[in-house]
Amino acid sequence: MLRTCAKRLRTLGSPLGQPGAQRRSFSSEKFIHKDYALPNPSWSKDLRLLFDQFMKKCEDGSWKRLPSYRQNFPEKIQEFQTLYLDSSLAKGEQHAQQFPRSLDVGLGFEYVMFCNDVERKVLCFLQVGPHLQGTPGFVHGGAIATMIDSTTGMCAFRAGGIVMTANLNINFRSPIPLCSVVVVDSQLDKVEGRKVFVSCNVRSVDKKTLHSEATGLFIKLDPDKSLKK
Ligand SMILES: CCCCCCCCCC(=O)SCCNC(=O)CCNC(=O)[C@H](O)C(C)(C)COP(=O)(O)OP(=O)(O)OC[C@H]1O[C@@H](n2cnc3c(N)ncnc32)[C@H](O)[C@@H]1OP(=O)(O)O
Repeated sequence: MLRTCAKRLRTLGSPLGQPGAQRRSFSSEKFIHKDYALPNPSWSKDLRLLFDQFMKKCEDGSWKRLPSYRQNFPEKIQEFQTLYLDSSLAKGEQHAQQFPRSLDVGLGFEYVMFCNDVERKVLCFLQVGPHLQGTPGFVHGGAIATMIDSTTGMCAFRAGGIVMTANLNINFRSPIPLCSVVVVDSQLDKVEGRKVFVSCNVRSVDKKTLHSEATGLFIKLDPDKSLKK
């Protein structure tokens, strides 16, 4: 599995394939808003098949593919700041990137999310790259938590608007092999006032292995309360 992973990355000319290769600078990417939730050469056959399968489901409008960017659009940052922050943008914030998209292509999180707003579900098809290792050969628990947080967070966002994670409870049932593809399946359970409850499981593509189960509590932000920086 790891050998296949390394081979695919060499074709991409990633730092793993070319030791000492330079990372791209922030400035070259600054205002380029590329959609990363689209196939690239690091995607395995499994990820590509799931992508194609769900793109077909999008044709009747029941499912939607969610685009995904490294950086927030400046107007979105401005809107968030105006509504929820009481201080000016911190230095360096113009270089901020979405954490799950911040690793080079193929090395970290390769994923695409699809939502079904009638069923109140968000699915994430995730390929876990070689830089997400925890126990040798397996994915780090924090990396799994990141994608559970992102997927359940997106599910809560679609129901409740701008939210923050207040509680995330994860049971790790079986380790995820590095470079494999898994399905993160999140479901909105209920909304009670500002509280949005979401549950989630992470399974292998063939659904035979349950890797993790989780529940999340998200709180809709209150524009009358500023977040402190
Ligand atoms: C495009 C979008 C895609 C989204 C994907 C991104 C996913 C990533 C999301 C994150 O990782 S966010 C980062 C991690 N989270 C944080 O840093 C949040 C830190 N916590 C806070 O800032 C505040 O605690 C929070 C905004 C969550 C809530 O503060 P508030 O002052 O707005 O709420 P408040 O304390 O008044 O509580 C509102 C209700 O929620 C309940 N509550 C709050 N925190 C709770 C908690 N931890 N457990 C249980 N209940 C909680 C609280 O009891 C109350 O219940 P009642 O209305 O019934 O009285």
